[in-house]
Amino acid sequence: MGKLTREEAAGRIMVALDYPEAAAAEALLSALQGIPCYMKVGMQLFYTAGPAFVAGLKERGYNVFLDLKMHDIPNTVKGGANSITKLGVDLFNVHAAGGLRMMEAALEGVDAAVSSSGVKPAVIAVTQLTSTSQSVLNDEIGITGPTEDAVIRYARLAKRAGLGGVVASPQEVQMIKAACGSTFKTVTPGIRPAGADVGDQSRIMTPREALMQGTDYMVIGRPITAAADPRSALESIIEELI
Ligand SMILES: O=c1ccn([C@@H]2O[C@H](COP(=O)(O)O)[C@@H](O)[C@H]2O)c(=O)[nH]1
Repeated sequence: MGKLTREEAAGRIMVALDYPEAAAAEALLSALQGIPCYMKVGMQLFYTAGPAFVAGLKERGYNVFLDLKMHDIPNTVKGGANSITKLGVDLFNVHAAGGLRMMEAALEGVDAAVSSSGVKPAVIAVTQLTSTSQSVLNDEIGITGPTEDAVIRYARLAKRAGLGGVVASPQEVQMIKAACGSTFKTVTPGIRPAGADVGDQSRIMTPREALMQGTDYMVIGRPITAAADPRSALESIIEELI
C-alpha cells in the first residue's frame, strides 16, 4: 500500500451522518468544512430530512452514499432504485440477502432513470452487517459456517448480478478481492480507532488496519460524530492513514 496524500485519505472516508434531523447534520458539515470526505446519509436522517437534504449535499459538491439498504421484492427494489437514481447520489446499496434477481432489478431501476438524471450511481450490496458476530450469524440468523464464508458467498452473488462492490467488514476485504477481483469495491464500516468505544459493532478494525487490508472506502460515524471535537477526530484519523 503506497502513501496516501491528505486529500486521498479524506476521500477514502465516508462520514456517517447519523442524526435525527438536518440541523444537526448541517452543524457537523460546518465543523468539517473543507475536508473532502464522502458523506453517507442513512435511514435516520433520510427518513426525516429526505431528498432535499441529499440535493443540498450534491449542490455543495459532496460525493454522497445513500445507505438505505433496500431489501424487498425485485419490482419494489427496481422502483426504489429508480427513485434514488433521480436524486443524483453517487452510491447506494441493497441487501445481498434479497437474492440475485433483486440485485439485478436494482440495476434495471438505475438504468431506467439514468437518462433523466444524467448520473449513474454505483450499486453495492450489504453482505453481513458489521454488527453481526459469528454467534449471532449461526445461532440467531441461522446461517451455518464461518462468517467469512457467508460474506464471500454474498459478494460473489453481488458480482454475478453486476453490482460494483459490497459492504463488509475490513476483516473480509482481502478475501473479497481475491474472490471477486481487485476492482470490485469494498466499503467497510466497523472502523474504530484504537481505544474508541466499539458500541454495537462486532467485526472491527482500526482505520490504518483497514487501509492495509486494501479497503476502498471506510465508513466512520460515532468516532467522529460523537467526539467532543469532530474535526480534530477526523483529522487524527486522516493522519493515521497518510
Ligand atoms: O454492515 C454495516 C452496514 C452499514 N453500517 C453503517 O455504517 C455506519 C457506522 O457507524 P459507526 O457509528 O461508525 O458505527 C452506520 O451508519 C451504519 O448504519 C454499518 O455499521 N455496518
